[in-house]
Amino acid sequence: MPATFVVVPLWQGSISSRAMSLADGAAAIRGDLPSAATLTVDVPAEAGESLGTGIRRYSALRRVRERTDEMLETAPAPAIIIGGDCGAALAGVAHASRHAEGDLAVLWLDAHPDLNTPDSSPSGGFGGMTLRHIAGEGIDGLALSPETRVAPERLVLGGIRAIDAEEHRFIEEHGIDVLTVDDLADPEVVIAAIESTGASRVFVHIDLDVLDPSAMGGLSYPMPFGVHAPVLVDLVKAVVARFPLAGAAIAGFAPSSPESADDDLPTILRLVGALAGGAADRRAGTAAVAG
Ligand SMILES: NC(=[NH2+])NCCC[C@H](N)C(=O)O
Repeated sequence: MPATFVVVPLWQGSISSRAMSLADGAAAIRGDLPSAATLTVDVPAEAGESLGTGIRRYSALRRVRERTDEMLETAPAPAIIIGGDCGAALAGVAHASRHAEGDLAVLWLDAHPDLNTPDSSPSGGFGGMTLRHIAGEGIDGLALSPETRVAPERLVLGGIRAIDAEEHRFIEEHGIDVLTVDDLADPEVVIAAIESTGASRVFVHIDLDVLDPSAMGGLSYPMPFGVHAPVLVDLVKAVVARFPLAGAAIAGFAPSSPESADDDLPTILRLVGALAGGAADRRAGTAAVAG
């Protein structure tokens, strides 16, 4: 049985001038997914209001969260979320956590930790606060509930290259493992970090800006010295061979034009295949082999 894909063309969590190209990116990926296994969340066209939360476009983000929750309610695990901005991962982690009954680690592969609070955020963009809300801190309607939140000690960050002051403080306070781009080349290092959380299942989040900008043109926050695409594909294969995949998200695809989307899609589809292949192998009852 193939994985279920849930396309969330969310852009309201990004404050980039290219935010709306995140919706185009989601649509471009969707065009290559098996339609019978793919659901799409209806994202409102309007930007939305912060309503005093400190999160720009909060009202739209909350509506999309609710719609994604509804769509996931009857979906089997694992669901693979296709963003959109990183905020699209939120409902996916809640769904995975519910199915895993809390026995869940989150591997956050991203150039940014996304651990800001509404107070500490330099931008007000929810994308940069997503993981903090997954840990259960933040604004009502977005922060995960006590039943589904993932404790900071169960977060493993990888490929991070731009950390804000409050994010640094939170990482230090909780002793969160932050793996470098070089670490990601050795799947055993990553697997050991996930094992040390004590959880037996994993949610894999990939913000495409974890990749080196030479590997991907359609990024709204290109950040030098990232991971190379074949290394990331091999890592994902190894991780899903070791841990049952509870869910996943791919976020941050912001192509500047349909033509440039075509250049990046093969890489994105290899990552989708690495995630979905692990899910399918598990369901068939065979242990997937990394490689
Ligand atoms: N998922 C993202 N787009 N992260 C970018 C975050 C940038 C910056 N740290 C912020 O909070 O605004």
